[in-house]
Amino acid sequence: MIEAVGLTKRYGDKTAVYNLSFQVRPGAVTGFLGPNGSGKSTTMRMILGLDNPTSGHVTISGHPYRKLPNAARQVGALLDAKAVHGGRAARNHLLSLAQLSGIPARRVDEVLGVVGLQEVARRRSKGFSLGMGQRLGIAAALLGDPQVLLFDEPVNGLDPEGIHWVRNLMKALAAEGRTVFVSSHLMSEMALTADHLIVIGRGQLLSDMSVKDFISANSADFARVRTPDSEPQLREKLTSALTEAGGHVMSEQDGALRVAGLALPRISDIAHGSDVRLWELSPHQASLEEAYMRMTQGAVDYRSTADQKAGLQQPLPPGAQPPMPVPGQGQPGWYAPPPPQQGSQPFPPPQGAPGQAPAGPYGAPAAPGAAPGGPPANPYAAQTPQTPQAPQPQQAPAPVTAPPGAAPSPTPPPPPSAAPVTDPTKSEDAR
Ligand SMILES: Nc1ncnc2c1ncn2[C@@H]1O[C@H](COP(=O)(O)OP(=O)(O)OP(=O)(O)O)[C@@H](O)[C@H]1O
Repeated sequence: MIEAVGLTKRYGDKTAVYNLSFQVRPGAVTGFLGPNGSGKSTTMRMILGLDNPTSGHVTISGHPYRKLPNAARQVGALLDAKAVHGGRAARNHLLSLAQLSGIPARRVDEVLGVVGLQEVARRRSKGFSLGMGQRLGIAAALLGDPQVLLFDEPVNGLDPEGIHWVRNLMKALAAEGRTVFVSSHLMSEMALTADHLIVIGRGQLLSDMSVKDFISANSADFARVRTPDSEPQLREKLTSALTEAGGHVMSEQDGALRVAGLALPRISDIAHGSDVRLWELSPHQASLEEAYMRMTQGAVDYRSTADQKAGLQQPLPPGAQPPMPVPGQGQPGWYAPPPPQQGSQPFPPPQGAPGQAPAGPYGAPAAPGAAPGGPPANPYAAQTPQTPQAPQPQQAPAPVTAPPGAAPSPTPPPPPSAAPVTDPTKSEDAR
């Protein structure tokens, strides 16, 4: 298990990670998500002892990485696939790592087979494609047959077959009881691979829950209802009846209705009571990507100006930052329709995730200045409006009736002798 408690990392004035606490448990693939620059790599580097936290601490199986006995046999990591000596043959690269950690040479050939590089094992890695480099990095991570594995963007550059292979590999490693912590920007891939998600934004914890709960907590479930196309008056009749019953009804482009705030059986009863025939009544839930976008919208630092033109982002006044999302609640009113009001969800969220991060020991970052004796004041607090000014939905369908709810750390020392088997190499400063 990996356990971070109050991790904070500052580079001069820049706070890369702030008061981050979470656990990564064995037997599951835990996805580590966050927008560019949110602090994922910095966190992974602190886990691996390659960067020192400014405050807080992180342990693997109860020990800081540097104090782990025979760390290379216990922890494997892929941080930067390009961090290899390009003039060295792939096999020799792995052999040198194996020798440093007392791993027998036959294991090198084993892992070359696992990642499918046996045919090119004697080729210099500088001629490798991005995907081949990723495979070599994964081979290095697996070398010590470790119980704990960290992968930073492991599918970067892989072809669809390679992505599929990595997905199955991660799942198989977790199924063997290992701890698998993987960062990725590919939401569709994470949805298929991860069991649990840790989401950060601007260095702070935004969410720590299962993929299923994350989607439920950050998306607005709704029902799609279709009345006979040939009888538009039935649609109007149903819209009035549903609205009267407290539902939020929106019109989709194809003529169907999107109904939030009423359970499916209730919609059915109302339709029946109004003598309206239905052609469709189906539950809908957002994808992980939609839920993620909604959750992290306020924590995105780098965004194309084209997003505004495309209506994906409300223009902000010069110098203003979008509001940080509320942990477990995300960004109201963006990308997906706002969630129905509490108590009126059409499809009740899973237990323990009623639109909020679970109340675990490390559920949410401390409110600015709220924790006596806690970490220093939230460096983002000054930039973050207390009351988020939610942008208006841009993508939501048009309402048919009333709108819904009318201290700088020193340069990190070199990795310890029992470095992660992938040789994560350079310090962040040297990049
Ligand atoms: N050595 C360093 N010196 C100064 N700032 C740094 C250093 N390393 C990271 N940062 C800053 O810390 C923040 C977090 O960076 P980090 O690389 O951890 O983010 P990330 O979530 O991994 O980003 P990405 O998804 O783009 O890989 C960024 O603003 C980055 O510029």
